[in-house]
Amino acid sequence: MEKLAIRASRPSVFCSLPGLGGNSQRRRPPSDVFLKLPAENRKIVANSASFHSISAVNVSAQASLTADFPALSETNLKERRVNGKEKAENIIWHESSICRCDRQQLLQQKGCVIWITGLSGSGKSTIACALSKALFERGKLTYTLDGDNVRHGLNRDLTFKSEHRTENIRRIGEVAKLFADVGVICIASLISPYRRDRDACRSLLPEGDFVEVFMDVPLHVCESRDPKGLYKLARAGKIKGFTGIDDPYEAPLNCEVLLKHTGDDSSCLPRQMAENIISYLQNKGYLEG
Ligand SMILES: Nc1ncnc2c1ncn2[C@@H]1O[C@H](COP(=O)(O)OS(=O)(=O)O)[C@@H](OP(=O)(O)O)[C@H]1O
Ligand SMILES: Nc1ncnc2c1ncn2[C@@H]1O[C@H](COP(=O)(O)OP(=O)(O)O)[C@@H](O)[C@H]1O
Repeated sequence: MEKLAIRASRPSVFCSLPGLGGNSQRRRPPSDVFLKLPAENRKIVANSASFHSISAVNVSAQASLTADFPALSETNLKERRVNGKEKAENIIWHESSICRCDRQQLLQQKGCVIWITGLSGSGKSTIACALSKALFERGKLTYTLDGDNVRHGLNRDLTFKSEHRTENIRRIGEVAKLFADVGVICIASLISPYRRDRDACRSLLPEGDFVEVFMDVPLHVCESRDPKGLYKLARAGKIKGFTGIDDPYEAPLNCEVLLKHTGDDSSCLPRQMAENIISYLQNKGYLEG
């Protein structure tokens, strides 16, 4: 058994080819793929012009190899895919010596996710800001993941078609979960128009740690606010697939906090709405260690 080092064009590739012999996965510097192969198979792989097609990056050009490597058969590859993409194997969870409860004790609060959903212009970012400020003043640590902002970085490869929105929400849900694990009160404010996607994020967290806040503001109110002029563009047909205009928004059925637009200025003040969320957190014990 020998090791083959082959340069791959993509960074951080961890190669895993079950059936090719032993533990074929090694952590290596980016752009190197290391394989342990039985000597008799080495030639086939080394001669393959599209080697990294079998290196967990791109499986489309590997058909000719499947005869030699049954582990790469179509059925097997299907089993190794998640959401149509190939899934890494042989990854093992490492426990940390400091646990979530230690961090929560340190911070004197409990990690959770405040998920603010609603139409564009419903006031998600405003309430997220008011909430983080009010909690900060009480000595509580928050971090806000705003849909618009995350789309400038982590999610800059995503558009607004439905499968991209789903991926946007999934990634933000996973990041929010990490923040909650740190012990931080993570405020995620994004339209997140599909119930199924929000429920999927809820299911990532322990019971109670996902607090869904619905900005229940009628479309005509959001449209009259239109701070970015996007509704106007959508009505003019210049933006396609705009939520509430020609793309769906599915309101929550059972959210933890409902912030309903009543038209009454005093109860609809962002600061007052933030206090409603804080009361909820206080009652549930999230503001103590
Ligand atoms: N087609 C379309 N539909 C809805 N919104 C659009 C669209 N194109 C751009 N924008 C702007 O992007 C912001 C929404 O991003 P999100 O990440 O929150 O959306 S989603 O959760 O993936 O649906 C949203 O920000 P907010 O107004 O703060 O909600 C818009 O400013
Ligand atoms: N509670 C509120 N009452 C009145 N206007 C509000 C309220 N919350 C937000 N706004 C205004 O509505 C507009 C959209 O708010 P924003 O927080 O950007 O919404 P979203 O993040 O949902 O798009 C802004 O001009 C903001 O000042």
